[in-house]
Amino acid sequence: MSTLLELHDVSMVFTSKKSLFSKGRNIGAVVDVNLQLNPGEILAVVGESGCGKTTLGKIITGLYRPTSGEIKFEGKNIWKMDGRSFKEYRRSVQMVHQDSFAALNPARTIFQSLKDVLIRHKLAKNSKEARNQLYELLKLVELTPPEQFLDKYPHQLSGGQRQRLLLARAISVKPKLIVADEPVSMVDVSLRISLLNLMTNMNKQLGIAFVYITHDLATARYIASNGRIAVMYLGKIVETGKLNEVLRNPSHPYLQALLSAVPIPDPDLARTIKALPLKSLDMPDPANPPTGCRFNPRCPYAESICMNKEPQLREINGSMVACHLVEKVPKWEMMQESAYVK
Ligand SMILES: Nc1ncnc2c1ncn2[C@@H]1O[C@H](COP(=O)(O)OP(=O)(O)OP(=O)(O)O)[C@@H](O)[C@H]1O
Repeated sequence: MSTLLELHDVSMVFTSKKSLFSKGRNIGAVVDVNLQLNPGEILAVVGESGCGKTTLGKIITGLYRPTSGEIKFEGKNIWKMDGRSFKEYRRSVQMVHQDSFAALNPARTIFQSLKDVLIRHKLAKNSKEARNQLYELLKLVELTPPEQFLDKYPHQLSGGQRQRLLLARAISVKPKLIVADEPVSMVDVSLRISLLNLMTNMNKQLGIAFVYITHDLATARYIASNGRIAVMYLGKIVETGKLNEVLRNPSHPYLQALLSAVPIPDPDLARTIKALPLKSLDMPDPANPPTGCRFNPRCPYAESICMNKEPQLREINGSMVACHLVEKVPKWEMMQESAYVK
C-alpha cells in the first residue's frame, strides 16, 4: 500500500514582529517532524496547549507552508505541485476546526454555505443537484430530517449539530484525509461519544484517513484505538507508535506524566496512583526552548546529557521514543504496581 501522507523534517518557525517593547522572536511551533500516514489510517496527535498541534494540522492541509522540510501527498511534494494538482490535494485533505461557529458564515443558511462548496469543486452542477446531495449528506451525519436543517442559520443549531455539519461539509468534497482539530472539545461531554463514533464510521465506511488533534488522551484513545498516536512536546514528537501499545506501555517521561494526570473515576484507585512528580509545571517559552532535550527542565529523571544533547526518536519495544534515558526510566507497569501495593 502506498503512503498517503509523508512529512520529512518539517519545521515551522514563526517570526513575531519587532515592537516598541519587544524584539522580534522566532517561535519554532513545529520542529523537525517526521510522519507517515497510510490510506484509511487514524493518527491521534496529542499534546498540551501550545505544543504545535494546530500548526501541524495546518501544515498537513496546506494552509501553512512550512519554513523547512518536505510534505508529500501520494508521493508528490505538495509545494512543487502545479496549480491543478495542488487544488486537487487541497480538496483531498479537509480540516475540521474546533470552533464550529467561527467556521460557518453566520449570514448564510446551511444550504447556501454547503452548496457553494459543491459547486466550487464542480461536484454539483446547480442548486437542485446540490440540494439532493446535501440531503443525503445530512442523513449520513445523522442530521435528520435534513429539510429541517438546510434552511437554518448556524446560530439556530447546537454546537454538536454544527460540528456534524462541518463533518458533512468536509466529506461533501470526497476527501481522502480529514484533519480534525479538537473537534469535540467545544461540544457537550454527553455528545462527544456520538461525534467520535460518527468519525469512526466515516473512517470505516468511506475509508477516509483521520489526523485527530487533541489535548485529551481519553478521546484519542477512543477514536484511534486501532490507529497510531504521536505525542508532541514543544513542537517535537517525543513518542509515536501504535496507540494501544504506546498507551499501555508509555516510555517517555512526558507521556507518563500526562497519563498519570488523567483523572481516575474510582476514588480508591485514584488515591493509590501517584502523579509523576514533575520538576516544574510550567511549559518553557517556545521562543527560547531549553537546550538538549526540551523536556529536561520538567523531567524528574534528567541528567547532564539531557541538558546538552537533543535526543532523536529511536525504536524502543516497537515504538519510537526521543529520550536519552529511556532504558533507565521506570517502566510504566512497575510504577502502576508500586502505586497499587501502597
Ligand atoms: N501565526 C502565528 N504567529 C506566531 N506564533 C504562532 C502562530 N501560530 C502559532 N504560534 C505559536 O506557535 C506555538 C504553537 O501553537 P499551536 O496553536 O500550533 O499550538 P497548539 O498545540 O495547537 O495549541 P492549542 O491547543 O492551544 O491551540 C505557540 O507558541 C503559538 O503561540
